[in-house]
Parts: sequence; C-alpha cells; structure tokens
Amino acid sequence: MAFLKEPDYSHGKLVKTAVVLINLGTPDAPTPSAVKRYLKQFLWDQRVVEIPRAIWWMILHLIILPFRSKKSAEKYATIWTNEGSPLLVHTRKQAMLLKGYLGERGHEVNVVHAMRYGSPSIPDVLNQLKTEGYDRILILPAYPQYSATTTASNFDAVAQHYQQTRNVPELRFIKHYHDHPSYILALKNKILQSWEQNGKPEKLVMSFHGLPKAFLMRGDPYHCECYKTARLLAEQLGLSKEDYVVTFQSRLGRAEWLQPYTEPTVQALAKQGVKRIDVVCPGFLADCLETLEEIAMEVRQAFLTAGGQSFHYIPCLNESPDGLRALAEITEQHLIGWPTMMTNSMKEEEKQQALISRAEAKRLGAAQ
Ligand SMILES: C=CC1=C(C)c2cc3[nH]c(cc4nc(cc5[nH]c(cc1n2)c(C)c5CCC(=O)O)C(CCC(=O)O)=C4C)c(C)c3C=C
Ligand SMILES: [Fe+2]
Ligand SMILES: [Fe+2]
Repeated sequence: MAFLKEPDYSHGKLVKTAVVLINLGTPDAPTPSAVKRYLKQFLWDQRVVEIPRAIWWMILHLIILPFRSKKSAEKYATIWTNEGSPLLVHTRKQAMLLKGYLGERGHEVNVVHAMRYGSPSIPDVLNQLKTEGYDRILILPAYPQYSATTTASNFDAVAQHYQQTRNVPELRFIKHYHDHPSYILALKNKILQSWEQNGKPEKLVMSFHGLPKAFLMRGDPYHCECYKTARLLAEQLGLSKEDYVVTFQSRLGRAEWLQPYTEPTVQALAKQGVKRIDVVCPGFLADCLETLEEIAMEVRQAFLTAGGQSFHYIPCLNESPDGLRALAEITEQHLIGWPTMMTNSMKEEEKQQALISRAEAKRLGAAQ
C-alpha cells in the first residue's frame, strides 16, 4: 500500500536540498496594466500596509492603483532591459551563480529564485521543488536587514503555501545578515572599487528603503539593523561620522516614514556647499527601480539642481564575486547538519545544470 511505503530517506542518508532566494518581485512588463497587477498584489499584503482593509480597499482601488500604475510604468520603462526587469534579471543570475559557488565549496544543492509578488511565484517554485523530490528547503530572503514588511511576508507566503501540503519538507529560514562580515566586506570592496575609479566623495550617502515610522514604534527592528550595517561598513572603510550619512528612500503616502529622507538630505548637502557625493544602497542585493531610477536618476537630479557638482551612484552587489561569496558563506552556515553532495538521486539534467553553474561561478572568480 502506498502510504506504508518507506520514505526514500532516513537519518544519515542524503536528501535533496534546495535553497530558494526570494526577492520582492517586479511587474512582468513596464506597462500600466502589468504594473497594476503587481501593485494590487503587493499593496494588499497586510504586512506592507496595516490600514484597516475596508478603508485601504477604497484608497488602493480608487486612488493608488489608477494613478500610480501609470506613473510607475513610465519609470519602469526607463530602466527595463532586453532581458526584462533588472530586479528579476539579477535575482535569476544570482541564484544560478550561487548554486555554482556552493558547488565549488562542496555543497551540491539546487538554488532557485522566487518572487514574493509576481512571478515566478513562491507557490509555483515550491511546487516544482516538491515535484522534483527536494525534501529540504532553505529560504534565503534577498533582504540583509529584517523587516516584517519583507522578510516576515516571505515567511507568511511560504507557511501559507505549506498549509495546503500534506507532506511538508524540512524547512529553514534565514532571518537576516545585516552584520555578516562577508556581506559587509563585499559592500566595502564594491565601494573601494568605485573610489579607485572615480575618486572619493566629500560625503557617502547610505540610502536604505524606508518604512512607515509607526512600524518602528510597533517593534520592527529594520531601522536598527540598517544603522548597524552602516556603522560596520563605515568602520571597515575607516570613515568618521562626518564622512557619511544614513538616509531612507522610497516614501509612499502622507504618513511619516523613517527619517532622514534621502532626497531632501542630498538637497540640503548641496545647499551647505557639498560639491561631491556618492550614494550606495546597502539594503538592496540587486539593482532595481528604487536604485536605478529613484537614486541614480531622480536623486542625482535633485542634488545637481540644488547646486551639487558631482554625483556617483555605486551599484548594488548584483553578480559581483564578493557578493556571491558572501551569499554562499551565509547560506553555508545554515546548511549545517544537512549533508549535501552529488547524489545518485540527482537526475542527469540536474547534474548537468550544477556543472554549468559551477563553471560560470569559477569563471567569475569563485575559486579565488
Ligand atoms: C507601503 C509601501 C511600501 C513598503 C512598506 C515597502 C517596503 C520595502 N520595500 C523594499 C524593497 C523594494 N521595494 C520596491 C518597490 C516598491 N516598494 C513600494 C512600496 C513599499 N515598500 C512600491 C509601491 C514599489 C513599486 C514601485 C513603485 O511604484 O514605486 C522594490 C523594487 C521593485 C522593482 O520592480 O524594481 C524593492 C526591491 C524593502 C527592502 C522594504 C522594507 C524594508
Ligand atoms: Fe518597497
Ligand atoms: Fe521608488
């Protein structure tokens, strides 16, 4: 009888393991209808907007969706690439490379990407892994700093998915890595690389995505984790308090969000006579609308219009070897007790895929 069949694993035996890199999500196209579909799912999440549902439904459907979808679609169009939305393109490549980096370190795990909103969706990805026989799942949120709005929302989506599943796999969930030495080192190297090419700024602006201030007051640790990342990074770079400033971007709506806000801060710096600033966004693993459009275009313009002379945007870690090495080390620490190596249960095409990822990771410097 099927239900009495012994499972094809037991303690000490190898079990197929997969890491799921989950990022926020992005529209399928830079069009008002695609952006509307994405925003509708995103902004209906109670982890993101805590306003009572009936009131929020009216605001969302009557004001936000009709106006913001069109405006945001125009912004997305300015950053869209031949391969698609930058956030999706980078996240997909990061997952592929992370698999290779982990393989090089002796962990033969699968690494796939999923999006909290939009596609590939978390349920689709987890279903696919189940079909392929993965019975150990490690969730790696693409957010170094924990926030209920992002990290806990990923957790909700994963937990909700498995509510519909009888045979739930072993699950692990990485909470944060805002102070992980290899993540800080990767950021430091990215900044030093930019300074070697372009020289140093008078002020380094570290801009993080914002949140309503009320979420901090209710206990969300995000704000503290951003400041810890910034302090560790400044220490590593040998910066004094006068050399850098922490700011928060991407405010939405009229309520107060975490301060100081990025754009007014850079305008004030320009008015105080600061001629050259660099902006880095350590909270984003991958470049996206919020960095490429909001920071590298809008905030740049605001600084230059207010009298600034030179503005450099320092890109996110994206596919940089240091960034991937950091993700590999962080992941590795959470694989302890889950022995992973090339198993006989891996299908031929899975083995082939693992070898391709490793070759690409090696080419990018994983073995250094
Ligand atoms: C109430 C609104 C929002 C909260 C809270 C929020 C938190 C939050 N977001 C990120 C990361 C990203 N946000 C991105 C886009 C984006 N964010 C909001 C709103 C809130 N975010 C909106 C409406 C949008 C869509 C774009 C727009 O219309 O302005 C993105 C980029 C997505 C892309 O497609 O490129 C990221 C990444 C974090 C880390 C965070 C809290 C810590
Ligand atoms: Fe956001
Ligand atoms: Fe924005």
